[in-house]
Amino acid sequence: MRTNDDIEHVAAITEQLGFAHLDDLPCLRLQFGQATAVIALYGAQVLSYQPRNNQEILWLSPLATWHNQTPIRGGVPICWPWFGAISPILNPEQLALPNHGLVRTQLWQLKSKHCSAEGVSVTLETTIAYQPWFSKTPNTATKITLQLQLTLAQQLQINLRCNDAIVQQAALHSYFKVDDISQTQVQPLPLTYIDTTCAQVVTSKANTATFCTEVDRIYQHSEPMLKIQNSNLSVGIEQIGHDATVIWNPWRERSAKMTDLTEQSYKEFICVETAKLALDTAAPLNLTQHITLL
Ligand SMILES: O=P(O)(O)OC[C@H]1O[C@H](O)[C@H](O)[C@@H](O)[C@@H]1O
Repeated sequence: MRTNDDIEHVAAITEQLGFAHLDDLPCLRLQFGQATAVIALYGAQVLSYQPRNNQEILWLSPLATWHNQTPIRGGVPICWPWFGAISPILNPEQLALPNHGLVRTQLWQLKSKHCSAEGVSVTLETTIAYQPWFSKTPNTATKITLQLQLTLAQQLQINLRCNDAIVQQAALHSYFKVDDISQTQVQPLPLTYIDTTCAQVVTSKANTATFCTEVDRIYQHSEPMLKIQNSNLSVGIEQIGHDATVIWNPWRERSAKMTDLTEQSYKEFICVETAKLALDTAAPLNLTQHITLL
C-alpha cells in the first residue's frame, strides 16, 4: 500500500495524447508529489497547473482548438518575437503577420527532461528563420532558437530564453482561472498604465486592478511580485526579466465575438502577462514567471 510519504516523492514526466477536449494534442504531464502540470508541444503551451489534487490554477477555453494554425485559447501562450500586432519598426513592408508572433502555432521539440527530489523539469525548443530586423548590425545567422523551460516544484516556474542578441518582444500570456471576475483583484500595480482599448495613458488612484468592463492595459516597470485575489484563492506571480505586465479581460461583448470564447467565458479568467516589450536594443531574452498558490 502507498503511504503519504511515497505520494510526496512521486516525480515523473510522461507523454500524454490529449488534454481536456483537445483529445489529439501531444502533451507532456509533469508530476511532483501532489502537484501536476500539463504542457502541449504545440506552442510549448502550459495548459494546466494543479498544485494539489483538483485545484486548477490555469484556465482553458472549452472552445479552444489547435487545428488549422489556431493558437490555443488558454493556459500560458508564448508570444514571441513580437507582442500583439507587429510594430511597423519590425515590419516596415507591412506584411500580414499573426498577432503575438510566430511560435504559438509551431510544434516544439522536447530537448531535455529532468526529475529529482527538488522538482521535475522539461525544456522545449523551437527555431524560426532569421529576419533582417532582428539585429541592428549585420548578422550571418540563418535561424534563431527559442527555449522554454518548465519546472514543477513547490511552484510552477516558466522560463523563456533566447540567447541571441536580437530585437525581440515576448510575453508569458497566462490565463488564470477565477470564480468570478467581478470579485477578482490584481495588485500591486503601477498607478499609471497604457489603456490599449483607447490608446491613452491613464493614471489611477489605486494600485489594484478590478474588473467591471473590458480591460486591456500595459503596466510598464511593474513590480516583480503580484497577487491575484479571488473569492476563494490567492495566487502569487513572480516576474523576472520583464519590463511590463499586461492585464487583459475581453468582457462580455468581445468574448461573444471571439470564436473560441463563449459569451460567458470572460467571467472565468484574468490574463496577467509577464512581458518584455521594449524594442530599443538588440539583446538576449531571459523572461520568467513563477506561479504559486498562496
Ligand atoms: O486573440 P489573441 O491574439 O490571443 O490576443 C488576445 C489578447 O492578448 C493580449 O492580452 C492583448 O493585450 C490583447 O489586446 C489581445 O486581445
